[in-house]
Amino acid sequence: MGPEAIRALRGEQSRAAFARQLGVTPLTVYRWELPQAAAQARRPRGRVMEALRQLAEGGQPALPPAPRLASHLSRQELSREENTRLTASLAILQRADWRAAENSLLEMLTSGELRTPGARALASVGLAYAYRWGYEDVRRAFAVLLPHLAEADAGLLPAESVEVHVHSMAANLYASPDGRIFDAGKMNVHVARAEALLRPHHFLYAEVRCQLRMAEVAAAFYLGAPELLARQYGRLEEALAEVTDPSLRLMATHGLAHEAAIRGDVPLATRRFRELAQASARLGYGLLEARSLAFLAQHRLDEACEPDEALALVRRSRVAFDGRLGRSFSFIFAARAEADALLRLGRFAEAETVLAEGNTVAEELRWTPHHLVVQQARLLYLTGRYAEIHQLAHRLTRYTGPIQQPLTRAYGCWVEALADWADGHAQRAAEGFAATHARVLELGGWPYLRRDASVCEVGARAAAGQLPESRAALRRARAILEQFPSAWSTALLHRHEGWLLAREGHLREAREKLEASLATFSLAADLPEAAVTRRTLAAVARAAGEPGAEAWHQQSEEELRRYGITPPPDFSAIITPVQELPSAEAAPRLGAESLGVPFERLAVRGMGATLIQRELVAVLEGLFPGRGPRLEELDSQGHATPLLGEGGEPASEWVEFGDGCGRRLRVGVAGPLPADGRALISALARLAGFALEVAVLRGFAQVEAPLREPEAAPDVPGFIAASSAMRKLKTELAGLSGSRATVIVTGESGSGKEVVARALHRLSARAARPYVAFNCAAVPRELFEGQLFGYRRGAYTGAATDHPGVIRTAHEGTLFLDEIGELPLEVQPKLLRFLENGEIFPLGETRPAQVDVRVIAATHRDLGQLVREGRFREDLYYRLQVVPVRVPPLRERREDIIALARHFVSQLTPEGQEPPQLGPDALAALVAHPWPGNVRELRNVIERSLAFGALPAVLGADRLRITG
Ligand SMILES: Nc1ncnc2c1ncn2[C@@H]1O[C@H](COP(=O)(O)OP(=O)(O)OP(=O)(O)O)[C@@H](O)[C@H]1O
Repeated sequence: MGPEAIRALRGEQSRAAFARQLGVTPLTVYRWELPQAAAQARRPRGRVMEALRQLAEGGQPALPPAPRLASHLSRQELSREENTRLTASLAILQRADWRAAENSLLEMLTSGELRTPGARALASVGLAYAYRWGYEDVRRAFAVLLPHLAEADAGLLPAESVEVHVHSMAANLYASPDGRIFDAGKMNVHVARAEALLRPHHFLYAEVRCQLRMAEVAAAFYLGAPELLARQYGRLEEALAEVTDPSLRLMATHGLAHEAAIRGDVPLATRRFRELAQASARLGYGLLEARSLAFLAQHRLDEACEPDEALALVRRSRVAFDGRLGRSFSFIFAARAEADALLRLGRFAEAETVLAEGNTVAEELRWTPHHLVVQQARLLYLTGRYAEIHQLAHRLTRYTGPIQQPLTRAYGCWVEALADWADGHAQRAAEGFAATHARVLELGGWPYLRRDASVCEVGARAAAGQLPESRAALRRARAILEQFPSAWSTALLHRHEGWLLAREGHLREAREKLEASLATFSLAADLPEAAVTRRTLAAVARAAGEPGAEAWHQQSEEELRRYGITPPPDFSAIITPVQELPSAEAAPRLGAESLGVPFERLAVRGMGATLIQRELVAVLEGLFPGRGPRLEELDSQGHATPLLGEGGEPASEWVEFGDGCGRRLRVGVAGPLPADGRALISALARLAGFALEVAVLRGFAQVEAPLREPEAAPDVPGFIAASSAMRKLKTELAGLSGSRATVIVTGESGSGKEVVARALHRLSARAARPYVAFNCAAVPRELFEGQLFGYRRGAYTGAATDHPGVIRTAHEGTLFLDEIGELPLEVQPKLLRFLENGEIFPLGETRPAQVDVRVIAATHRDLGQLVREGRFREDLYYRLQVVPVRVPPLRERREDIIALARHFVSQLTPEGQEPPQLGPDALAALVAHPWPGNVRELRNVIERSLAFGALPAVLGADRLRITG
């Protein structure tokens, strides 16, 4: 656009007014109007040119209100070489090869080869992108981008080709999961500015648009605005359809997977996270794989998977990201799933540690505390720390951070109600749960809290004696559960409903509900909740005056204490039976408690629906041999389709049951049956129904390969693993074989940490490369660095020859750092640097050396304690905790004792002699001993017993001479 055209456009307006309209200075307008030959003359370009065109067409220039501090400086476009170099880095970013992209961009920035401000800004945007999306390091990303935001404001950057990216990145950083940076207002401003610059012909048009939608989705989520979120999801989906960049596609799809989760569609969310984990693994996108696995673990728990499966997923999640989940927001979600699984296994102390770590990260990020609150409240409730539940509620209701504040406060209300319930104030609790429900309704969305609050309300109302209100709450809870199914919450509802029925005096029905609850908790391997439910069953039996119920009740309380659970408030004193309990003949007690083996067989965890059906028929065949049990499915008209079992006599006794998910089935057996036969079939059919319900909810209904670790690990010579704990450990080690992740092995002295490290090496892809062990306690402090990192001759007095150092010796193999707790403080940063980027600085050398080594560290000390005492660096501690492996003490895995003893006998018998047998008294003595010195002590005992005199054919207890 030439000077005349500009002057014509300006018309009667002053230059200042015209300039204001376009967001430039009057001086710029003056220069536009100079004849083209004049030295000071400038031509309008980019965004401003677009605005002028709009003015020429009679419209208003749609410019965002951007401050222009120095628009007299030119917006110099990128040179062709710069363009080529930056485009190459972009391709690396798209492949999600973050480390390579980071290296190449940093190199460009530091080498000075990028001469224009625009090129430097674009390289920084690339870096920020890698930090944000590759490592979830929002703060670093922000620091890198910030100077270029100022340049954008000053009008120093080419608008369409660079500024648009700066704004899009800024929008995504302001919409990031860091409460100190998150700012929805600023996010909106940058989205608007980017939109104003974005043109459909832009070379990354679809990608930038998708990134802007991602920022909006994230902001709506962090604000906790479900309706806005639903709208933004729709727009994101639309924008995603145009995108081809593979890593960006995955990021946006991750956002969409949350959409299903937030709506409460757990099966869909599970599927999406599973697919995402697989796709991210294929692309090598570690962070996203890790995040998807962490979320998958949580959703699988909601579907009542085995806690071990969830723990394995969390572990895989950490491995996938090489430990970088360390201080990021994804860590909080991994911690939630892990704590949840540990709680279900009754491992309270470990759950507490995990929750504490998660909370520290949340505080650092000013993240809402509510994501960990359900697990934390459960832990406090089960362990009887009721005063702390009140404190927790207080923390939630006082949360002032920007992330999901109203929802956080609603959680506070729920926790307060739980605290009231724990204190025995049932009515106050009921009101609290109802108030929570009402608040969540007001907020719109958030089905999980709605579900939890309404399920709890049923029990609280029943305990408060408000029976009609409890029934109403029950109807509400059922409706919510139908919409948002969860096997675990269903089990909890069954328990509360059991209370209600007991209070109404329907003791038999109450027991049925409680048994249903017990069956589901058992299937979900939730040991504490199963124990609590057993105690409720006993309490109901006692209140009904059943013979033997008192003893049963006591036993159930003892069981709770064994798990470290404080018996929760017992409201059974208020139960008055109005309905006779059935006599033994009419309906013998054939619940989960008394079915023994058949129950175990039907309740095998992880069994798919088809297998459960087959088991049911097989169990019946075992109980009633030759009676031709069969299974049929009934349609809505009552027509039967045979499923399993045929031939033989026609069945005479049929029992109908449902699978909890709308299907009706029936099992039949040919008569005549023994007196309790029919009751037995009914009880089994009911259990099969629960098992099917859980299988369906778990998503095992269809044949599918669940994400599990391989069942059996290959044998490692010399590594004895007879107990289930050690076999599991070996499987875990095999699962880590392809990974380079640092492993830390903990366990008491002599428990076999070094043996585990060796086994890990032999199972890994590095088995053919060196395995080097280095004991940190055995090297004098002053020689430490040289021994570890190597030195050049003359690097210090006494260094007579070059020394490669143990790290270099282990190149391409494994380095075992024993007694890592003894590592001198001054060496710790150097080891950390090596763990982070594989670089070492040998003493006396001027350049770093790159080494490829997998590190396995071991300690029998509490590293956390050393950190607190300032003797171990916290950053190194976290870097080492990537994959923690605990070797249990021998007393916790007695099945290993005999296998190990036999192994040592044959290993230590001198060559050419026949190894003696271990006599029965020797075996008994070995198994009874507590082994404070663990496997090493056992080995010594065997060695000593073989050392004296001629070898007997049978080694007796007297010869073993176990001391202590
Ligand atoms: N699972 C196992 N199979 C075979 N031998 C074992 C096993 N576990 C331990 N041992 C043997 O027990 C002894 C002690 O094991 P190891 O040195 O690995 O223990 P550690 O936990 O590393 O001890 P420390 O903490 O004192 O270093 C060794 O002789 C080792 O061979």
